[in-house]
Amino acid sequence: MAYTKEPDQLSIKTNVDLLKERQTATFDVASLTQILDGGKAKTRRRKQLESLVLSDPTLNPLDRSVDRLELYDRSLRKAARVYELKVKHNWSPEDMKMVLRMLNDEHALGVHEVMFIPCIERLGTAAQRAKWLPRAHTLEIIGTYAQTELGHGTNLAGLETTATYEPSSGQFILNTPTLSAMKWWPGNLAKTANHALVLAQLWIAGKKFGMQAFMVQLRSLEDHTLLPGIETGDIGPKMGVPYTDNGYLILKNVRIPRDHMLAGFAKVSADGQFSKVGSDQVNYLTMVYVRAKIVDWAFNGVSEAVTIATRYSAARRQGSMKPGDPEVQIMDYMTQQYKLFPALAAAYALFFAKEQIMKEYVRVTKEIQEDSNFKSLPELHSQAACLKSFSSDSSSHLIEVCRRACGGHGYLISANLSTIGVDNVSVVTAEGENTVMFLQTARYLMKSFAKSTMGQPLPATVQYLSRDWSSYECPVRSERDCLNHNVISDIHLKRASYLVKRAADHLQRRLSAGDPQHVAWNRASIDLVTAAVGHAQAFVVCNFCTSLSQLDADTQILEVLSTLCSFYGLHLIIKHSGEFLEAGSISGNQLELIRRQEQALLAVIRPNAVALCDAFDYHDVTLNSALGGYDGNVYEELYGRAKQCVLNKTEVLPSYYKHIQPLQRRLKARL
Ligand SMILES: CCCCCCCCCCCCCCCCCCCCCCCC(=O)SCCNC(=O)CCNC(=O)[C@H](O)C(C)(C)COP(=O)(O)OP(=O)(O)OC[C@H]1O[C@@H](n2cnc3c(N)ncnc32)[C@H](O)[C@@H]1OP(=O)(O)O
Ligand SMILES: Cc1cc2nc3c(=O)[nH]c(=O)nc-3n(C[C@H](O)[C@H](O)[C@H](O)COP(=O)(O)OP(=O)(O)OC[C@H]3O[C@@H](n4cnc5c(N)ncnc54)[C@H](O)[C@@H]3O)c2cc1C
Repeated sequence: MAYTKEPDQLSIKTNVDLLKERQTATFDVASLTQILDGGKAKTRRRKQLESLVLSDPTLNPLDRSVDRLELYDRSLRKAARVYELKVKHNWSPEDMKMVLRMLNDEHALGVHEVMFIPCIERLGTAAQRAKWLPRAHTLEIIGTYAQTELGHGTNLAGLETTATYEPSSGQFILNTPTLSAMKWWPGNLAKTANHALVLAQLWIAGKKFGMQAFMVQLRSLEDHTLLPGIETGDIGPKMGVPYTDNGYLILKNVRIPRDHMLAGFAKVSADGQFSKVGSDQVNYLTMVYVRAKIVDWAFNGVSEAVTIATRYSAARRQGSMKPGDPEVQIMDYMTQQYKLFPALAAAYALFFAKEQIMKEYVRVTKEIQEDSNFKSLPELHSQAACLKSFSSDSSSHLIEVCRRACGGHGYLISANLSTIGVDNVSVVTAEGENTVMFLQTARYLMKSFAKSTMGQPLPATVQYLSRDWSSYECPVRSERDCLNHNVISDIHLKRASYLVKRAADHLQRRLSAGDPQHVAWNRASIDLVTAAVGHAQAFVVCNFCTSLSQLDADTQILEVLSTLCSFYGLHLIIKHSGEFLEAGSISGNQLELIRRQEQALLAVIRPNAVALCDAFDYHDVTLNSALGGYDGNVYEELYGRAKQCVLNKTEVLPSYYKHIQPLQRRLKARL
């Protein structure tokens, strides 16, 4: 059907792809709008009001400014102080990690610390490391990692920024050829950094050699002004992380010397010959590192949120179970425990997951850097990708559950749950959007599955695909059996194995029907993502179990963590029960036993819930929450913080005299 409505928003510059989509509509949009409005007359009236209200400069909803300058200034002041203390006390990288964690909500120099420096460490030569790292550690050079562009973030092959080698001068010339090639998003780029690692397409003599990292000085080291050919700015306010100056960058014929291309794995000789060691993807090593770090940040986010919500749930009393009885702690409600304890268990599961992925990262980078052995890189990439995605998906969901568990007070900024939540949710997108990352893992799983069918050996994380699951029968016969870690692990592995096979079968069905590989991949991609999620969950659960079996701790601690681990594994089974049943991992009767045991464990966890949170040992200043303080004095804290609110500084605010009083007078005069 033709598009009979001509929306007022349509401008001659409307995107052509969007126009085309509108042309495929099969119904009259204006008629549907009238139905939604409640009739033609109401639509007309709404339109009249729209033209009156939305063009009024005072009422313009675009005016939602926050004081970015103040936030930026405050966090930079803190970052500068951290560096001062770092140098004064000679803090190690491990010390810095702890300090950044305790400062939590202020990462003014986060990208410098977490991406710029690690990128030089991983991709630079010994000479480049010696040249830049000492200066970076003392903040003489402050850097950003400038990869994402306005037009492309995920598809790195689509990046448009160019670095063209000129043999006559021995220089690279960097350019932003189009609007969409503008760097867009890099943290610290807008105002803080004086250097950038710019990820650009290398061109030599008219031939493209793929994405490489180039060290580009952006600002004068004397007065911080921008150098010729460089334009930067802030991309504007975001949902969270307001203290970071995520920026844009336009490069116009910026020249840098040949040794400013990070050359640990790829080189350009003076006469313009390109050579490389290992796979093209080795340039992605910094991303793998940050993805592993994100598992750690997800752990931070959930462990902080659950500490706040659990302490609050112990301190808060509301309602009674039986009329006339005293009010109960809200943690007595089973439904409340069912909000808190999955988050508590997930925090511990993610703790062991981040330990494992970081250990693997260190092992594999050592193999790469010391022996030029790239054998383990695909597995590491696959694991970092799915764990980054699973952990950040989980943390953003669970932090929100914790916030809601605190009722109305959870909505206050002073609870600090909203800030933890919005900051944390950034990492579902940053460093590789989660769906895209799950698809990367799925790619590895499909290859591994194919190898398993050919009887080839598989690396540790996918070895379960080689197991013969056809005769597997879940041994659960009683609620007690559900506590066994080997049983729980096998239930998860069997389901993961089924999901991988199901996705592989879907892919094969499409290919057999004549779809080209890329079409088949897209059509099977929902199943592929499901398989990667199942794989990630199985890994996290099995790793939790294995880590406990190797943990050097007393029996009381092992017992408590073991219960938590069983609960975590069972909870995931209940949440995704359809898949476990479909996989034949468990039967309907076994599902019921698992459900009973899962719920029974709430009472077992309950006596240790606060202590398990206390063990994270967050300082009250780090948690910065009126609800989550160690002493549980919630109401005093809420009232104290409210009193400090800027609106409460004056009994009658100037705004009253400015806006209300004169209006009252004007309205009265009209009567
Ligand atoms: C953000 C604020 C965070 C606040 C959090 C608060 C928590 C508080 C806690 C504590 C405090 C700590 C301090 C915090 C300070 C925070 C500041 C720093 C934050 C930085 C955040 C983010 C920065 C960024 O986002 S940088 C940009 C990241 N960009 C991406 O990730 C791009 C995503 N795209 C890709 O990776 C690729 O293009 C991809 C994988 C989608 C596709 O690759 P490609 O186009 O090459 O093609 P394919 O054909 O699909 O693959 C070819 C081949 O390569 C393999 N491969 C792909 N990637 C990799 C890799 N990385 N490593 C190894 N191998 C790889 C792939 O599997 C294929 O292999 P085959 O064998 O051919 O199958
Ligand atoms: C807080 C924050 C900080 C950041 N910091 C930096 C930084 O310091 N440096 C830097 O370079 N960048 C940074 N980024 C950018 C970030 O890396 C990208 O936003 C991210 O990689 C996602 O890319 P995109 O924005 O292009 O999303 P898109 O790729 O456009 O994603 C949009 C949607 O398309 C889907 N999609 C895209 N491709 C595929 C596919 N192949 N298959 C299926 N679905 C697909 C995605 O799943 C998603 O739903 C930051 C981003 C954020 C939010």
